[in-house]
Amino acid sequence: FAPLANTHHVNLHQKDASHIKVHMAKSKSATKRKNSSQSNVSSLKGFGAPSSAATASSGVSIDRSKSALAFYDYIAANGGESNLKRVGLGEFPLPGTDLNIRGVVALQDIRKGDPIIEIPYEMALDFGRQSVDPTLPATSFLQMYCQWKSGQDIKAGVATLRSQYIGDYFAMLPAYQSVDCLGSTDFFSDEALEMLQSPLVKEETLLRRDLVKARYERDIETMAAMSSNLYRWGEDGFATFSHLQWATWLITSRVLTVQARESDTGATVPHRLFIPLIDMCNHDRDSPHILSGRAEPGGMLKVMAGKDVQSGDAIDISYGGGVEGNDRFIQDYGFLDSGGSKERAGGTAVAEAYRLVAKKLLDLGKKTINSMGRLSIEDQKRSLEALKATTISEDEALLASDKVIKCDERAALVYRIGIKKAIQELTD
Ligand SMILES: C[S@@+](CC[C@H](N)C(=O)[O-])C[C@H]1O[C@@H](n2cnc3c(N)ncnc32)[C@H](O)[C@@H]1O
Repeated sequence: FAPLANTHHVNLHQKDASHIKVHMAKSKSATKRKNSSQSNVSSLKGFGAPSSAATASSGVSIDRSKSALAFYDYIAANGGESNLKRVGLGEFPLPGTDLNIRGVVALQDIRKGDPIIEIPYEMALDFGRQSVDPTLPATSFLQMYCQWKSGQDIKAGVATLRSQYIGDYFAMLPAYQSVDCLGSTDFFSDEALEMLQSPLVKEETLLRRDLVKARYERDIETMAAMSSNLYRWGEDGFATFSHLQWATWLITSRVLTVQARESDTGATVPHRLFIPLIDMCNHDRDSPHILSGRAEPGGMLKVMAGKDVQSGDAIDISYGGGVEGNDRFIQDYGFLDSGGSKERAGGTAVAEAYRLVAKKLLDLGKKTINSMGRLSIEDQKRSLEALKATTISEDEALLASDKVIKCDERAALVYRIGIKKAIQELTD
């Protein structure tokens, strides 16, 4: 296969990468469905040789829809068959809502220290070296996705198998305008952005929109005008700015950051990868499972059991290295972390994901420097000031009323209440 037709590189076969540690940056998209609408999910035995008792005992339904079965086949055909005895895709109730979320479920007991998921490096989409700009890998991804959607060969990478089957993976990704992505501030209305009472989140969101716009105009519009086959979307249309926004959200919510050693310099650099199946693990801040592996041809990217796993358990991982707060979660992943499994079991009043943001605003907790680092005094001041516009009880009354019904506005309210409660707890 030829390299991509423009300047974006997606290394589907990372020839010069050597040892890699999966660091894990985060996690991803929720295929949120109403509990009542599970038409394509049945409570059958899982793929492979699952114990039906286990799936029944946890009440998790295994996804055996046509697209899921095609995806399992894709995994098996590319060297990942052993996974299918251990795990499948399931629908889990999302705490505190009437929604379900797709995730990975164990189909058998797995001992601490054993692999839960092992994906050959060749199955990953390696978007190359990490940078702060997610729009570049998003553009590469969108090009491949458009090629697949319009029935063309994917002109990237070297593996025939992948080009034949990667659509079975793409078909499992949260679709354009699906409910999953709409939770991200990228898709918030101006009113909802204001309601966050968080000038820094609002400014970063607007900056990202500008980045997407500039990237769209520079790389997609011009390329689409030059070649009618690039970025084709639908019968006679082309990918729009809004499609690139969706692709950018897929990047920020799904890539795993994997350390790669460059063969020429020997330097270790972070790469961004989509790793099928591993990218379907949801977030649990308290998950002990460990991501590791090699990003070299023949290597495996793995989720290793950090504790004994029982058949029927959700296989979650901790996004953001455990140091990111809900300011990142609402922007990058489109959900609010209301507490890890241990936190919830312990009945904590304020989730750690809010506390982390509050500590940043109050300039506490300097030991846990996260991706935003320390804030300037000015940014701290204006952030704290903005939150004073309303009190916690006013916000809670508003949330309980039927005055705010739009999802983005409700999420903004929940976010600001969480931050205010965390600030209150830390300053009392
Ligand atoms: C890497 S994907 C994980 C798999 C995803 N659920 C799927 O079906 O493709 C990350 C996305 O999953 C969803 N997600 C993951 N963990 C979640 C959680 N604890 N609560 C709510 N949504 C979550 C969010 O939409 C997030 O952007």
